[in-house]
Amino acid sequence: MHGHAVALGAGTVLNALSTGTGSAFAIDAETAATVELDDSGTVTGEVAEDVDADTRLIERCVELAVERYGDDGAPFGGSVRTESDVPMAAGLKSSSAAANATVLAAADALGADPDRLDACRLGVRAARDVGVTVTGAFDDASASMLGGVTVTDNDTDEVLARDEVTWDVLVWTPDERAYSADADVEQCANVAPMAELVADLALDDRYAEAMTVNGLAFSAALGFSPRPAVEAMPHVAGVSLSGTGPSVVAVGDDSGLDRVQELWDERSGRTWRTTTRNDGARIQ
Ligand SMILES: Nc1ncnc2c1ncn2[C@@H]1O[C@H](COP(=O)(O)OP(=O)(O)OP(=O)(O)O)[C@@H](O)[C@H]1O
Ligand SMILES: O=C(O)C1=C[C@@H](O)[C@@H](O)[C@H](O)C1
Repeated sequence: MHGHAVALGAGTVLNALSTGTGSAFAIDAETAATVELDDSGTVTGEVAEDVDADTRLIERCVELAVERYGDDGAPFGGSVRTESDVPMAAGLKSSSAAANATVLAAADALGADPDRLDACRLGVRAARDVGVTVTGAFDDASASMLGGVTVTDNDTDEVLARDEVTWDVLVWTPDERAYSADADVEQCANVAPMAELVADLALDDRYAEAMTVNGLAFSAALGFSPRPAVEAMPHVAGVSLSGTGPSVVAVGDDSGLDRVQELWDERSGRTWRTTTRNDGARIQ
């Protein structure tokens, strides 16, 4: 029993670590998952780009998906392998993309085509079970699954708003990695008044301005330099630290992003162009 699916990476509008309200937008970077089910009794995971990666998230996603979408006689056990364009633990929602792709691939192996939000909430449950998230990251997971930009309540896993957006995007991804589970939640709580302002802007469809305020507040709270965002500000509509870092994402017009690319190319790491995606995850 074989299944295959892809889900999207995403950038941040509002980090949910302060207040539980978060917002993210899907980008054109994909994670693919292939699931084979058998009756071996155990699930083993593999990450194509990193043989030493922690595979508990994708293994838990298969277990939960079999429980939910399999019938009583469904085989329990198998393998899952991800292949990803989304760099791991770089702030671009690699965990959400891997979880969404895996849940859909496991459902596909069982012959099911589940409701996308139900599948998304299952991946969030898996992320909570294995401890790779602080709030569950339903903001990131919903953007990755549905496409577009979402604003969510991560305490209740409800979508507060979703919009389709067509933005050009510039991403700077330094070589370092930052795991969400290690983020300084107390420092994030200190910037809650700023997070509330960002939520108001996002719910008023002022996503780009929301991003920029978010970036200043969370760079400070999480100990990242605001300099890459500050040097981009005159040239773009919005720019922010993404997730718990270290990547920085900017949205704007072509010529402004070209100018920022020149500036960010001076930095170590990788600067790359992409676009938003409104189509979300899919079974293939
Ligand atoms: N391609 C992948 N395949 C399997 N598991 C993955 C993959 N990418 C991420 N993960 C899991 O997610 C964990 C990293 O989660 P983390 O939330 O720190 O990163 P992120 O989602 O990229 O960051 P952020 O939430 O700041 O955007 C990894 O340790 C691994 O367990
Ligand atoms: O682990 C989490 O709960 C989160 C991690 C980051 O991606 C944040 O951007 C997101 O809002 C919540």
